[in-house]
Amino acid sequence: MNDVTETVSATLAERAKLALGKRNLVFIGLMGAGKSAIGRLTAQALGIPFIDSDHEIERVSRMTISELFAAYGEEEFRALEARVLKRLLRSGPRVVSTGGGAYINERSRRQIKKGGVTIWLNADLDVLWERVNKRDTRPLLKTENPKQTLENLMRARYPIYAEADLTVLSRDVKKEMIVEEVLAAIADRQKAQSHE
Ligand SMILES: Nc1ncnc2c1ncn2[C@@H]1O[C@H](COP(=O)(O)OP(=O)(O)OP(=O)(O)O)[C@@H](O)[C@H]1O
Ligand SMILES: O=C(O)C1=C[C@@H](O)[C@@H](O)[C@H](O)C1
Ligand SMILES: [Mg+2]
Repeated sequence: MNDVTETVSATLAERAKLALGKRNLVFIGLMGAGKSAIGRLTAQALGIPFIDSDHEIERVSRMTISELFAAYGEEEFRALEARVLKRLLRSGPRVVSTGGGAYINERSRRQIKKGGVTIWLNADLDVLWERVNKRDTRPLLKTENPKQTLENLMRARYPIYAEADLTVLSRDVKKEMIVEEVLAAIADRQKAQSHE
């Protein structure tokens, strides 16, 4: 793939960077929404560090997410996730992509809201399913009917993700286009706030 800085408007990226200031930009949303992929490209465009909380959890525990779920269960995983997020959000600006369930956990949600500007990558079931059914690394989808599980998670979680400061619709268009929409949402929010 091309370097995102060659394809995304530099002026837009500058405006978004200014609007963000020292705050973190935190991606939230369901598995497959593109938090890791779009988060990484957005950080590149903004010229600030990128961190993915799932990767950080795997690095510090020296276990995969699946191994952590199997060995300690979801509750322990959420506690570890909350501790890692607290540390990652301590200083900014950074782009932090969270695991799909982080914002659903009350403790993590509080930290995320305090720690930065939140952006929800909203996506419909078919888009998510197309993306997640290619890999079986997501423990919550190891069920008899994973598509139905995904739909149930959408129903339960979307009202909570909707509390995000910003929302962008993740769909099957070029990733750079989603990045542009993310940057525009950040820059326009600043504009809207300065007119309040
Ligand atoms: N706009 C897009 N077009 C095509 N593919 C995309 C797009 N956005 C993301 N993808 C792909 O979809 C897959 C899932 O994306 P990604 O891993 O970033 O999701 P995620 O939200 O981080 O999921 P998880 O919560 O499981 O970590 C990846 O293979 C990614 O490259
Ligand atoms: O949606 C979820 O609850 C999860 C999503 C992944 O990112 C991982 O954090 C883990 O598989 C749990
Ligand atoms: Mg991810």
